[in-house]
Amino acid sequence: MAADPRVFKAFGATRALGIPDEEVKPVLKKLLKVYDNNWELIEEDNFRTLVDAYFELKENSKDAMQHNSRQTVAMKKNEMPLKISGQGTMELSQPGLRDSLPNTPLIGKGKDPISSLEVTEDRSIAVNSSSSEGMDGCDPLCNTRPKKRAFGTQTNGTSRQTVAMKKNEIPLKISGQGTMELSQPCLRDSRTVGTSQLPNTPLIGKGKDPISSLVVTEDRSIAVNSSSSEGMDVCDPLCITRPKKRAFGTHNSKTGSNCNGSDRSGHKNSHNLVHNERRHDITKGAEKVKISLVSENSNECPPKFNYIPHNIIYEKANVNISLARIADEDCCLGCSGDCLSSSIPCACARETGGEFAYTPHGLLKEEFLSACMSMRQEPQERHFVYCQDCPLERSKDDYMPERCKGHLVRKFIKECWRKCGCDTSCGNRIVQRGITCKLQVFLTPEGKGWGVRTLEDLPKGTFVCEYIGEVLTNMELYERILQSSGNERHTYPVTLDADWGSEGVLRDEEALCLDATCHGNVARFINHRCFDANLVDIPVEVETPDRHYYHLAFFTTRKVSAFEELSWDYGIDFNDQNHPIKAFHCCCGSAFCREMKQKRSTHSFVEKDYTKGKNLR
Ligand SMILES: C[S@@+](CC[C@H](N)C(=O)[O-])C[C@H]1O[C@@H](n2cnc3c(N)ncnc32)[C@H](O)[C@@H]1O
Repeated sequence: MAADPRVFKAFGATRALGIPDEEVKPVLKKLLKVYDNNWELIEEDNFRTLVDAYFELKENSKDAMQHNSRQTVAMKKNEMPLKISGQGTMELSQPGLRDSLPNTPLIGKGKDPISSLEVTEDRSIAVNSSSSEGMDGCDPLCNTRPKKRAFGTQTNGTSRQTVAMKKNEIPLKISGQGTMELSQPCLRDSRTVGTSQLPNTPLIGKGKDPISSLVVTEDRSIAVNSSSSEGMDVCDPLCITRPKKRAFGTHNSKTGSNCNGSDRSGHKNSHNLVHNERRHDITKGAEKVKISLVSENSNECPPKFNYIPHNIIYEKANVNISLARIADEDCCLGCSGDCLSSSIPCACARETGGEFAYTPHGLLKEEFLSACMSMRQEPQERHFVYCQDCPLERSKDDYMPERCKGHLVRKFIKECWRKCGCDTSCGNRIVQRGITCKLQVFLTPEGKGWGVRTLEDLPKGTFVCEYIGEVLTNMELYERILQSSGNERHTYPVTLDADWGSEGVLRDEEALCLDATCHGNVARFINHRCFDANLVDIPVEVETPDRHYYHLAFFTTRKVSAFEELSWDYGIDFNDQNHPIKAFHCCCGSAFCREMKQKRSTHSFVEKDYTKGKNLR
């Protein structure tokens, strides 16, 4: 590490604050490990992350020393076993950091103590005694963050120890059934050491825990119990407030949330490590790749949302996924291995004209991509279908719906799936394998709020990510919009209307859309570009041949260089004054920006045609 000039720079920054190099060194080492040697996150804002981490540990260690007399703590050299209420012993240690920071706090090593915590009726917290065995650790920098959290652990009355917790002492999300999810994995672990050392941090997320109400279905979608989103207070997974020492900025309605040195009630908190961890990976481990978030020269936090890697059914959407619905001719039962390597394309290629949409290198084929792009960019009148009874218009006015404005008929990719005989590594299974590109969420300088960029060069036709959100009926979406205060900046509905023309009248529960406002993936940060966007959205059939529900996947329209912002055309009609969601002022910077063009010309029927079939705002 010594030879790296960035280490000297780091020491320079911390020395300026009077911190000795030898105390910084282990913290830096640890951060580099946690951040997979990603210096960008550490260097950001004159090594703020490093300084925060250092002070965090210092502060926690002081607290721990002050209060450890309240616990029965057996001290060994470099190891601090913690005994709670006389029954089990939790082995606590902090490898690495203790060496140079002697007063660092006690953090659980071994099995995640949190997953075995329970909130009892009297709001005390119970620790399952079994949890102390084989714990596998969560250090203050979260490099051994637990893979899975047991949401809604059942109370086991016979084998638990109770640590009395004062009201409002630790951030908790409590579900209706007395289960809980602590929102700050690192800190909550350390806080099991001694409750009296906890600051008066308030409860985060009152009422129902939306997470505990999720139901994973057979397929990759997840159902949310209908009531769970109502009145929920989703614990903001990203906006963790900064430590008290630093008075950073205030609430920014455009980009998200309050990020000053206090929590929402003004109490002191020191969640910056969690903040950094979440910034390190907004997906919370839900994707195969980490997706970092940076805000150079700014202290903004992104809007509240819950990261989900797969779509979730909100309530009424009728998404019927069953093997029985997949006819034998709609899958490739007889295949094996990789369908792409077969000399005769299988049944799954039928949808794309008897040829697979993907190349053996996992890219979208040029011809297919071009066809999708031109249909999006220059749709002909023949590409539109008009419903007899349009669900979109019906949702606006059930009694006197207006005439259908038209829906663009789209080309679909069809991927092999579970009823197919091929391997999971088959080349015709790209979107369902999830994100593999290195992406980053960043604050755009042009005033578009947060955006997404690639950290690596992406060849033309690369699958980047899916647009993930709650699956709503259009009726539900419309009700949501009506019920919203109008101040929410971040609404992200996409209508799944790519196949609306192929059937008769669609029932309300079949006319679906995706809303990523509360639950979504990285795609919720991708900004709009009116012309020449480097991504195109393509419908993908995966688990159901019934195309009321499908996946919407983004592919690169050209080679995209590392650090370029990713964009797609939302299809906004900036001229549409009747749309329930007010259009934003477009800063896409394109020479063919439709908003600019619309301002210049009042005669914009061309643009109206252009935006048919797309209605995200
Ligand atoms: C899908 S979100 C994209 C992420 C968003 N920028 C954020 O900070 O969360 C859509 C919102 O981003 C903003 N946005 C997207 N594209 C924009 C553009 N070209 N110009 C201005 N604002 C844009 C608008 O506020 C819009 O409602």
